[in-house]
Amino acid sequence: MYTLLSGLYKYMFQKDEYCVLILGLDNAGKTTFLEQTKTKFSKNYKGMNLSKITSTVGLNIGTIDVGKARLMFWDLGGQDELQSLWDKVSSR
Ligand SMILES: Nc1nc2c(ncn2[C@@H]2O[C@H](COP(=O)(O)OP(=O)(O)OP(=O)(O)O)[C@@H](O)[C@H]2O)c(=O)[nH]1
Ligand SMILES: [Mg+2]
Repeated sequence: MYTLLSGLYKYMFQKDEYCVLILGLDNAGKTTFLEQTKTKFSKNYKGMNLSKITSTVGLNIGTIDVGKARLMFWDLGGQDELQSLWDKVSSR
């Protein structure tokens, strides 16, 4: 019975989670893309002023829900010195 109920609960409420890596050279527009996507798909998210976006040091993580899927975007900084991180993150 427990298995049946927990299965039903999962079916109805649990979302499939996907990780999406956004990679590209610096100034390609990755963070701008992520901000625009969050603004479009998250109801309560107002979005930051796009002109205030500065070059990413490290990474930004943004989560949006689309239907039954939850997308977790990883926006990695594209500067030369940060590209060594790409390997480490993508191998996880
Ligand atoms: N014309 C134009 N400019 C854009 C577009 N997308 C982003 N930009 C501009 O490009 C510049 C860099 O954008 P970012 O989103 O910070 O680029 P990034 O890829 O995150 O850069 P890093 O964080 O350094 O890796 C900003 O001045 C943006 O306003 C676009 O679609 N068209
Ligand atoms: Mg960025």
